Amino acid sequence: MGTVYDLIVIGSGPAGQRAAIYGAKLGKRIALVEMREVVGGACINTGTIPSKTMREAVLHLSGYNYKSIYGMNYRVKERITMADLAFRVQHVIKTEIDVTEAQLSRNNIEMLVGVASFEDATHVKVTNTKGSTIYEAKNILIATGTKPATSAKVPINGTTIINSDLVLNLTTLPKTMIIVGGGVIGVEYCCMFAALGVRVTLIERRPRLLEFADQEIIEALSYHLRDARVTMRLNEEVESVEEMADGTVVANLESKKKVQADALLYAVGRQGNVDELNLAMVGVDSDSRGRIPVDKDFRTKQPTVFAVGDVIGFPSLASVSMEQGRIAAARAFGDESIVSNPSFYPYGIYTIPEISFIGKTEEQLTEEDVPYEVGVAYYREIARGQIRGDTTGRLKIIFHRESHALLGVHIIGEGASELLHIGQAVMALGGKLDYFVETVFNYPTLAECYKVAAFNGLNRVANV
Ligand SMILES: NC(=O)c1ccc[n+]([C@@H]2O[C@H](COP(=O)([O-])OP(=O)(O)OC[C@H]3O[C@@H](n4cnc5c(N)ncnc54)[C@H](O)[C@@H]3O)[C@@H](O)[C@H]2O)c1
Repeated sequence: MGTVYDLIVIGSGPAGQRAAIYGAKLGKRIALVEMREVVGGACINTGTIPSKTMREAVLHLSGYNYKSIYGMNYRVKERITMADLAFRVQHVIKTEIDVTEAQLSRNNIEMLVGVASFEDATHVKVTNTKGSTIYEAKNILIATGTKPATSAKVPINGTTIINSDLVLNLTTLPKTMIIVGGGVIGVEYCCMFAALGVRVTLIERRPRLLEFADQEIIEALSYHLRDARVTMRLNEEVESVEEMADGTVVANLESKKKVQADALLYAVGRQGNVDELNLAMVGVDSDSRGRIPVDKDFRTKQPTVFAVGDVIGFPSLASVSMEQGRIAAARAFGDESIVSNPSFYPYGIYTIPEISFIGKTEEQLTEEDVPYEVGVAYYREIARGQIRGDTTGRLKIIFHRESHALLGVHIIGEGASELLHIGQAVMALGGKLDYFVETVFNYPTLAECYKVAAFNGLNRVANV
């Protein structure tokens, strides 16, 4: 009889890696199936890592962070090319792959290269150029992630009409660009291209961008987008896209209007990678977006089959996927000790400037009829904000009007995704607004915003 693994993980993105490593730490025999030549999934190879690296390169080369201090023409490089950006991105991808491979190998995880499909609830077939092999496991975890959603009416050609996997395929920086989709991917790339001087038209079918974020923060972001000469077309739906004879691209809107540009990025959501899995063999379904339903322990309706990460849908964040992977591996081996509270999961949106938040928005609290108050600190009131030249950032704390319990923290500005974790820790440990008043922060730091926002909030409560 062949090897019987304790767990076969399908997909080596953040969710799969964490599940495999956690299982290995429990002393289990783990195999990890990956169909790409390298590990890391969309996160390392086409999504999170490349886009955040590109953002950092854009900020540095365009001198974005220093423009207001050293003059509007401040630029590290006069003509920034796609090759400049790709150079840095490829370097970081490679190092991240090396780090991940070393980690998997240190934990004795067996790598199986090929496309996995179910034979039954405990057997997986792995097919590669050499043929197919069937492997047995007591548990199987699906962590296959997602790919950009497509439309028959949008002919992705990889050069002028692209999706987020193909951004670095652009050989030259277009002068004008249409971005379809005002979700996280669309808005993040919109900020990067606009900072490079591209005239971007952002088309979103809903009345506002990033609907799940706090409205005041999104209004502040919209101000930055306008400042970066982005044209926002909200409440407009793109029906089809055409390539023109002169090499430009036209987006045909449902309202019968047309928008023309040199290039178009199609970012209208993502689709679960389930086509190859043969889910029918285990009686597991997926919805129209390829999302697999799971219970609170990430079990599908087949008890030995789990699913985690982007393939199960919202929130589709690498950070959350890692935690889901760890929990699923624990549950597969009967470990109930890990508890994780999604109320304390943070969001980091790498727009320019960054947005980060945790907890409830004002809109949610109003709907839930919770008595809340808000305290705000603007970076311009904080010495570090002035020193760094970010005078538009703001940090907003939402707290319970009577108990002072923290209900949410919402930040837009430089360092938001790091700064948020102070609020997250205080919230998760049950701290209240008063903690920030009583705490001495390094001076000058952006962290001081917490203290200023807390005083601002307390003043409002006192003045009611
Ligand atoms: N920093 C991060 O946390 C991060 C970064 C990138 C991606 N992600 C995740 O990846 C996933 C995919 O991101 P996404 O931005 O592609 O999807 P999304 O679903 O978040 O946004 C797509 C947007 O496109 C709009 N849209 C759809 N069809 C349209 C049309 N025909 N015309 C105009 N607008 C249209 C939708 O209304 C929606 O706002 C999300 O779950 C996101 O959270 C997260």
